[in-house]
Amino acid sequence: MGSASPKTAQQAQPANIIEPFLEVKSLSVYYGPKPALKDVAFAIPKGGITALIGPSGCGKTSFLNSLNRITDLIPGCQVKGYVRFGHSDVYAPTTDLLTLRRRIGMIFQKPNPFPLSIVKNMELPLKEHGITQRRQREEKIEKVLKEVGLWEEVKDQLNTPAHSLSGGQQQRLCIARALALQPEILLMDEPCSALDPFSSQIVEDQIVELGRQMTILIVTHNLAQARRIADNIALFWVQEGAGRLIEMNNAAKLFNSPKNPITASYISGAKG
Ligand SMILES: Nc1ncnc2c1ncn2[C@@H]1O[C@H](COP(=O)(O)OP(=O)(O)OP(=O)(O)O)[C@@H](O)[C@H]1O
Repeated sequence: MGSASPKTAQQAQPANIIEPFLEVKSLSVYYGPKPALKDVAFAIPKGGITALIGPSGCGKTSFLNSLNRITDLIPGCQVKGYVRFGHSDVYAPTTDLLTLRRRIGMIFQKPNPFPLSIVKNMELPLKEHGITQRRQREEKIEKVLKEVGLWEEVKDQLNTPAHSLSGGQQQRLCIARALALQPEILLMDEPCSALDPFSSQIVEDQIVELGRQMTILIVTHNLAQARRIADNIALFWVQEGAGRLIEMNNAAKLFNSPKNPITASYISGAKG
């Protein structure tokens, strides 16, 4: 598929990063013997939004899941390579997974609130991470629900089931739940694709706002959305039977002057 050599992925990181906040080297993800993703080199600075794009099956979700070791939970899945964020070596044997997943939070395609009340959805992770004082939890819950623009909508119904909220409200609750743990990176796997256009726009605006304060990696199939929100873009593609990172650059540069012919075809809609 395509003419570019997989070796192009080795140069696929944005230029001018002196001290990457998140750095990935020689990353491969296997399901059984089959590689889903091979030899990914990737680096981003702290802050801003990086969109992961590419056709179905090119390894975007596998890449995202490998960053906070959600891949450990998938039977038969094996990750090889190096992932560092901040000063932490993600795959070091000493890595504490609860702490890792607090620092690298995750939002999934389908909103996944617990089958509990709105307030319990917020309280549970805070309790699990050691915030024992009720007053402290209440303050934190109000603060993050305000941050996602949900406080005014739910403050009088905090004890009602989270599943009674609309899809967009549920997704904002899940974002608030992740934010309550003060993650340094937020991984988002198509967070708007299961929402109606109105809710999708609200969540997208929220993501843009968050991208001003923290580091976000977002998988999106929506190129228009990637154009609107991303600072950096990483294009994945299947080559020689495995997903590869084909090109990565500042969003404007990637869209306006793609270096790889596959990128040019993909963003023009001719391929993928
Ligand atoms: N749990 C699994 N077991 C076996 N193979 C898997 C598993 N998860 C993903 N794969 C395979 O790995 C490859 C990459 O899948 P992945 O979901 O990472 O791609 P993707 O780019 O995110 O796709 P999509 O855009 O459709 O979500 C695919 O060939 C897929 O079938």
